[in-house]
Amino acid sequence: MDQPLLFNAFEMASAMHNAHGLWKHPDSERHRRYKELHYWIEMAKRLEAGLFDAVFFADVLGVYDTYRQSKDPSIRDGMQFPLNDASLIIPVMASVTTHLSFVLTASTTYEHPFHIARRFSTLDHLTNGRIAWNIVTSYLPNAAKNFGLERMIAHDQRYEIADECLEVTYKLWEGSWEEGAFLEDRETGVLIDPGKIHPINHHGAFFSVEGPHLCEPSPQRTPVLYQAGSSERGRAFAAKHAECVFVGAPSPERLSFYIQDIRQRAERYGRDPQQLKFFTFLTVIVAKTTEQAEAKYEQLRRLWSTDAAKAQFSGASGYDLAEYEAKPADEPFLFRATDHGHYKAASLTKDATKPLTIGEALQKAGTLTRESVIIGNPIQVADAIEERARRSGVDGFNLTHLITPKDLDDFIEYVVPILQRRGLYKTAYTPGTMREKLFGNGPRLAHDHPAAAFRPIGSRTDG
Ligand SMILES: Cc1cc2nc3c(=O)[nH]c(=O)nc-3n(C[C@H](O)[C@H](O)[C@H](O)COP(=O)(O)O)c2cc1C
Repeated sequence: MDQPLLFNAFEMASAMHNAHGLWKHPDSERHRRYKELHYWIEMAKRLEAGLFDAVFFADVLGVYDTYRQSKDPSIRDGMQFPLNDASLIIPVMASVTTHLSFVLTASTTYEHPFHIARRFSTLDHLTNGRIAWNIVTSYLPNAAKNFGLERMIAHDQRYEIADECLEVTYKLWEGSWEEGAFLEDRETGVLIDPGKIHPINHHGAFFSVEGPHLCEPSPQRTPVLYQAGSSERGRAFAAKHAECVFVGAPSPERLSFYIQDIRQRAERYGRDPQQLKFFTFLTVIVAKTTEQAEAKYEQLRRLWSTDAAKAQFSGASGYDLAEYEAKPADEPFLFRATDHGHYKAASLTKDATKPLTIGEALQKAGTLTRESVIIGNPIQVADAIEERARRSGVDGFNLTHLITPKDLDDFIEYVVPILQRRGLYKTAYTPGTMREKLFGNGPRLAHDHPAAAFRPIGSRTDG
C-alpha cells in the first residue's frame, strides 16, 4: 500500500449503533449522552486528535420492524432508535475542529433534491468544505409509511429515482450559479449579478424543479459523494456517481471482486477508475494483552442482544428471521431478492465463503461472531488490519466502536501509533477541503464525473 489507509468513525445520532445490547456495559456512555451537545463536541475533538479522516453518520427514517413483524425488538435495545438528526450536530462538531470531515446520510427516496441541495451547500459553507453525502435509497418499510406510502417503492425503482435526484442536485450545485456572480459592487449597487444566476428548469419523471439554487457556491459545490450498493443496480449507481464506495462482504477476496467490478463499471462511464476510493467495515476489540482482549470479547458476547442483531439483519435484508427460526436448521439458507437492501442477505448467501444452513445463518446474524471482529493486542490488531487491506485492496475503513467512547480511545491509544509507524495511518492532516484531502486534485468534482456536464459551458474542466 503506497499511502496511509483512511479511517472514518462509523456513527449514528442514536442511542445505540451496531453494538446490539451493549448499552448494558458499565462503560457505555452513548445510550444516555447521545442527546447532549457536549457529548458530540467531545467526540469531535477526540476524533480530530486521533487524526480520523471523518465521522460517518449513518441514518434511517424509520424503525426496524421486520423481525417478528414488530418494532419491539429494536425499541427494547435502542437499536438505531431513538435517533436524532445528525445534520444539526455537524456544524457544532465543525466549530471545534479544523480538519475532521463529516459524512451525512440523506435519502433520495424520501427527501426532495431541492432540500438536499440546500442542506449540503449550507453544511459545505459552515464546515469550510468538509462535508460528504452518503447517498441512500432507504430500505425500511416503516420509513415508507412515515412518508405516506403503503409499502416501499421497489428496490430498482428507488435507484431510478436516485439517479434523477442526483441529476437535479448536480444542476443546482454545478450549473445554477456561475463563478463570480457575487459582485458586492458599491459603485453599480449590485451585490449579486443576476446574469450569472440561472434557473435549472428540470422536468423529469420524478421531479420538476425550476431553480435557481438558493445557495451561493460553497467550497466544494458538490459534497463528496459516498454510496454503498452491492446489488447489480446498486453497483451501477455507485460506478456512475460515487467518489467513495462502501463494500460489505465476509471475505477480503469477495471485497476485492466488488472493488474491481465497480472500478470497471466506472471506467465504462468514462471515469478514471482509480479516482474511486473503497471502504469496508472494521470492528476492533483491542487491549494491552491478548488475554485482556479475549476477556473483553467474552464480556461483550455475554451482553450482546441476539434480538436486536436479528432485528437489524431482518430490516436491512427483508428476511424476517423469525420465519427461519421455525424452519429445519439444516435446510440451506438461500438468497432471494427483496425490496430491502441486498448486501446483508448477500453476505450470508452468495458472498459467503461456503453455503450456509439456516442454523448457521441464524447464528451468524444473531451473535457477535469472531469473524466479524478483530480481537487482540495492539500488534495483532495492526497486523490483521494491514492484511485485510492488502488482500482486499480497500482504501479505508468505517470503524465501528462497540463501547462508546472507550473503544475509540483504545483504538487511538493502542493501534494508531503502530499503524503510523508502518506508514498505514497519517501522522498529520493535509490542508484543504475533504475532497482535496481524499484525492489531492482541488476542491471540485473531477471533470470526468457526470456532474461536470451540468457546469456552465466555459467551466466544465474545473476540478
Ligand atoms: C457501510 C454502509 C453504510 C450504510 N449506511 C446506510 C445508512 O445510513 N442508511 C441507509 O438507509 N442505508 C445504509 N446502507 C445501506 C445501503 O444504502 C444500501 O441500501 C445497501 O448497501 C444495499 O444496497 P443494494 O441493495 O444495492 O445491495 C449502508 C450500507 C453500508 C455497507
